[in-house]
Amino acid sequence: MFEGLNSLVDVGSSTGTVGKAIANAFPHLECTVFDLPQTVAALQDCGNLKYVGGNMFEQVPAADAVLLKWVLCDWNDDECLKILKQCRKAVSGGKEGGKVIIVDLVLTKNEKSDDEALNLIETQLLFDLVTMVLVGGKERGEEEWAKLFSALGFSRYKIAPVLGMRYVIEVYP
Ligand SMILES: C[S@@+](CC[C@H](N)C(=O)[O-])C[C@H]1O[C@@H](n2cnc3c(N)ncnc32)[C@H](O)[C@@H]1O
Repeated sequence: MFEGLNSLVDVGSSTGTVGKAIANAFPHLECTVFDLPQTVAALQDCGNLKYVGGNMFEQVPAADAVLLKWVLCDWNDDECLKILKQCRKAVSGGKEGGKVIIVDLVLTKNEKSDDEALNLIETQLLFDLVTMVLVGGKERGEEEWAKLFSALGFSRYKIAPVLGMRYVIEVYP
């Protein structure tokens, strides 16, 4: 997933636990932890890791790739379009064309009816409800993700399950 990349911005990274792990694992990668100014103000740059404060609705620092982990589920579709628009801009500068990497839940289609499948769907729907009530966001199925990407003119996406309900979606400008 990080092959061929020279730089990555972890948007909405909080204090950068994931950004730090990626920077350590890939020393050639220039990693930026990007969050609200008050979240990163006291944090010190270190080696290939730097902290940048800002508003993802207004601008995201340019890089080969942008990571959005557990961020978009907190926002409604209009807000996600604004965030993804800035992310698309941020990765569109390079020659090779970058990508946006989303780690989030993808609602499973109700195709099987065994206990395991039903438990998974029930858990996902519970997450959806909690997200809606607590932060006004939502969980999305593949069609809903695809609609957001095509509304912004992204050319294609790849989607893969990684761990339980977590998926990685790689989206290309
Ligand atoms: C649910 S947390 C995700 C944290 C991290 N990505 C993770 O996987 O643990 C969402 C993060 O988005 C940040 N955030 C909220 N609004 C933002 C904005 N307008 N610009 C940049 N970051 C923002 C919050 O400060 C918070 O750290």
